[in-house]
Amino acid sequence: MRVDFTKMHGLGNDFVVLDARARELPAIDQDIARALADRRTGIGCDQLIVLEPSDTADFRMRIFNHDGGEVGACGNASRAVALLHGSPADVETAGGTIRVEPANDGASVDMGEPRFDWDAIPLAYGMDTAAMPVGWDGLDQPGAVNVGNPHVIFFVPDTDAVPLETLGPEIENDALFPERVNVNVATIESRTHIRLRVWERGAGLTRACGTGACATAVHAMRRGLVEREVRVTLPGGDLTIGWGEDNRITMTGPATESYRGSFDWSDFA
Ligand SMILES: N[C@@H](CCC[C@H](N)C(=O)O)C(=O)O
Repeated sequence: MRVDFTKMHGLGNDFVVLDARARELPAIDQDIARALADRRTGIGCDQLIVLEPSDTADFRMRIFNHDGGEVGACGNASRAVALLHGSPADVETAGGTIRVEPANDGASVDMGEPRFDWDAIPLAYGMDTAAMPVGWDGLDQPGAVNVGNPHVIFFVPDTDAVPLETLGPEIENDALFPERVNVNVATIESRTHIRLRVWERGAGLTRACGTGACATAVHAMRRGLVEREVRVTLPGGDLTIGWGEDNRITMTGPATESYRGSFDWSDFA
């Protein structure tokens, strides 16, 4: 069976998108997702995105990390999918229903409400998620936020000075995080600007992480360090993140389609 795909990007965070809304695809499992995401032997991407029909929203977006694991949210892919869909839509994800609206070569996304309870992150045991009494090799007192997926956030003087290639996997796999975690290191540049690098669960260092930007901005807002709308600069570019009076997070930024192609399902099954 030949399957069409679209290669898309959100600030250099790249996706292979399969559209199974009109034409059903064989079941996607972790092995196929990992094989398609492989940059040497597959198509290559940080996340595989599968669009399917939904009973509760306009369509459903499934998200598989580079390592094949299925997860609840992907901010950059949400904007890419908005661009592909071409009009405003409610999108069901495993992390909740979000609303996407294409805008100016990208999209604006209502990412829903953040969760701060320790068991909603989830953490292995109870603690204050605004200032956690834990640390790893010089990274101390992080915050944790779930924005459809779990994030831990450290404020540091210089994001480039943090060895995320080694500390990222160590923290991602720490027993404190039973579902593993996305690791964010951020510098508050001003009350309206944050600089951010992210070690993504299941994908490693990426050029940008939309949910990381949302989680980091909301944590900084919760701590009173920034205004309720900020610019977040990642290695791949900038996002604007707002946290409204209605408790909902809005993310705005670019997305692009780079090419379309097709592959034989049997090569990966
Ligand atoms: N790149 C994404 C996040 C993808 C999922 C994440 N790695 C997880 O495991 O939760 C984004 O832009 O948000």
